Amino acid sequence: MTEKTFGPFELQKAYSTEPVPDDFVLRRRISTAMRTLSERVIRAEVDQATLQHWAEQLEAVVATVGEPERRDSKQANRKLFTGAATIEDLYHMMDFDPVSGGANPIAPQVTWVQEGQEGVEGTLRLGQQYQGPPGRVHGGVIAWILDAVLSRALHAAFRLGVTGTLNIRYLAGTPIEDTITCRARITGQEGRKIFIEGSIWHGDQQTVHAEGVWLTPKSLG
Ligand SMILES: CCCCCCCC/C=C\CCCCCCCC(=O)SCCNC(=O)CCNC(=O)[C@H](O)C(C)(C)COP(=O)(O)OP(=O)(O)OC[C@H]1O[C@@H](n2cnc3c(N)ncnc32)[C@H](O)[C@@H]1OP(=O)(O)O
Repeated sequence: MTEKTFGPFELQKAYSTEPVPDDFVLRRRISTAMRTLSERVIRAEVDQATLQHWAEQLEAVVATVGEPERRDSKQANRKLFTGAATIEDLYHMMDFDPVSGGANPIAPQVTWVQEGQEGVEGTLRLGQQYQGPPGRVHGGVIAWILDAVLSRALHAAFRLGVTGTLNIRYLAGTPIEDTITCRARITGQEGRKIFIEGSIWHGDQQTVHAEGVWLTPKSLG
């Protein structure tokens, strides 16, 4: 049996409907454990001996992992554009994303509740490791997440581009350790420039507004 392959317009559907490849089941488990660990060790009130024990155990894990070879991520991209990407290639493109990628240990996990031409919406919860002012999400972390959410709106409309400009207006503190909602949608286009706006909400309160310009690569525009 020949393996199923996908092109750019099938990427999102395949990523959400095809079974998770076996290695990604394990990569996700590793990342979940690492994310949980990051959150739990921050500001942990424990004694010196416990810290010493944790440090040694974690250093042993790092030594076990060593410095493995890495797969060339450009290859998967090229295959996507010729319609030859396998489900494994799709996971290599999507699952290591630094925002919401299940196999990336530093990626805040977003639950996407809406993804389409008209925009995207997701919910997430940021832990202690993302704190800036006490009880609030760090402003740089907010910019990082919104860059990804606005980019997601671009991809959900089957378009490609890089962030040219991203303006963020912090309207109110965004709480850590509580569910927040992020939204984004395309608002316009002028040639290769695509205008996107987004927001973060805590319940009914909007805490952040973002707007930016994405540039479609010259080769595609
Ligand atoms: C079919 C879809 C399927 C979906 C597939 C998804 C698969 C992907 C999966 C997973 C990947 C996830 C990836 C997430 C990515 C997240 C986002 C990022 O992090 S992107 C990285 C950060 N950004 C950069 O690194 C850009 C660096 N800058 C540049 O490369 C250039 O400066 C660039 C391209 C932005 C502009 O360069 P020029 O040479 O193209 O621009 P010129 O031709 O001079 O200008 C064209 C027009 O744009 C304006 N412009 C130029 N730069 C601008 C800027 N920075 N901001 C606003 N406008 C700008 C100019 O004023 C001009 O406008 P006038 O035509 O005159 O009206």
